[in-house]
Amino acid sequence: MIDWSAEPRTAAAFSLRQVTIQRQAFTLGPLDLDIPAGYVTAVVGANGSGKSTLFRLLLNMEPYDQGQVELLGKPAADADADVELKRRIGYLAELPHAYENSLTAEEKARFASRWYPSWDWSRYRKLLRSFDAESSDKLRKLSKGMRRKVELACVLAPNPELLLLDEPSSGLDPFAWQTMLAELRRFMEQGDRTIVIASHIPDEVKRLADYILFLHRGRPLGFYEKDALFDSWRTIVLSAQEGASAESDLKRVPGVQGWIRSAPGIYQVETDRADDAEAFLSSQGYQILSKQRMELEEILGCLIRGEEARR
Ligand SMILES: Nc1ncnc2c1ncn2[C@@H]1O[C@H](COP(=O)(O)OP(=O)(O)OP(=O)(O)O)[C@@H](O)[C@H]1O
Repeated sequence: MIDWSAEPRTAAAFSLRQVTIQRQAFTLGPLDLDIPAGYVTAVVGANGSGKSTLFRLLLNMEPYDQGQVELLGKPAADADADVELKRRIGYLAELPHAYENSLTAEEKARFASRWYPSWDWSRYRKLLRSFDAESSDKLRKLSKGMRRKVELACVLAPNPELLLLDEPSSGLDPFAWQTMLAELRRFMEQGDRTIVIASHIPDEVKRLADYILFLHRGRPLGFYEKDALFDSWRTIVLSAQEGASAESDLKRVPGVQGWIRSAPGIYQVETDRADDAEAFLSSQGYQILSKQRMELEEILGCLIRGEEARR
């Protein structure tokens, strides 16, 4: 997990300090986050963990009860008044806006182009073509995936500094999904852009993210550099010699998250400190049979189990 107090500070796309939203049935935070500018951060968590709420609070669509939010170097509380600040941000909501139902894609784009001075019509038309989403129908008549493609073209056309994407691939077919990944990578190639993406799709997170923020029940479970995360979280399969006190040794494995006995004398250990765990097990006389990277959902499952055990 990244300890920001020990890291050299890179510029933050946004920072949260002790931010809390208190609702009757849901609390978000307290959140202390620095989301680095110039990278893709994926926000990962189960349904209802607070991903969409986090996006909405950044845009002042969800009032927060405590704390400070800084967005692109400015206090986010000013964002309502600060039109220029909002124009530097592209936001793709989880669900389409009902008030756009009776617009065509062209009308929606014309509306958005008035808001964003950086709107690029040739870029918009190219995006629509690459998504194969050119249509003169009203948005309510488009399929879910077609409408998502139009929304993606609209959010990318002004080339904003910060893109907040809430489950952007929802409804996309596999071909459109590949196109979306390619377009988002192209967007990041500019070098000074930031994407924060909420996603339930492990492959999407693996392919796009530089950093991963895990949320659970409105609380952060950790903020990780992606490659370091997948390098350090492993399932190690080991064999124990007869008479070894495996069950007490396994509790002492560095970074142990859980373990099971899969066959007589064979154990599987999950750890978030793979190298240290391997060295420990070897030093205790265990034979390492295999090591596997853990999947994103397995890591999230371990983090949630740990958090629930602490509650
Ligand atoms: N309009 C609303 N009124 C009241 N509670 C809400 C509203 N929208 C969301 N919530 C609650 O806020 C919590 C967080 O919801 P949020 O939509 O942020 O989660 P999420 O992580 O984006 O979920 P999902 O993966 O299902 O999209 C949930 O408990 C949800 O019930």
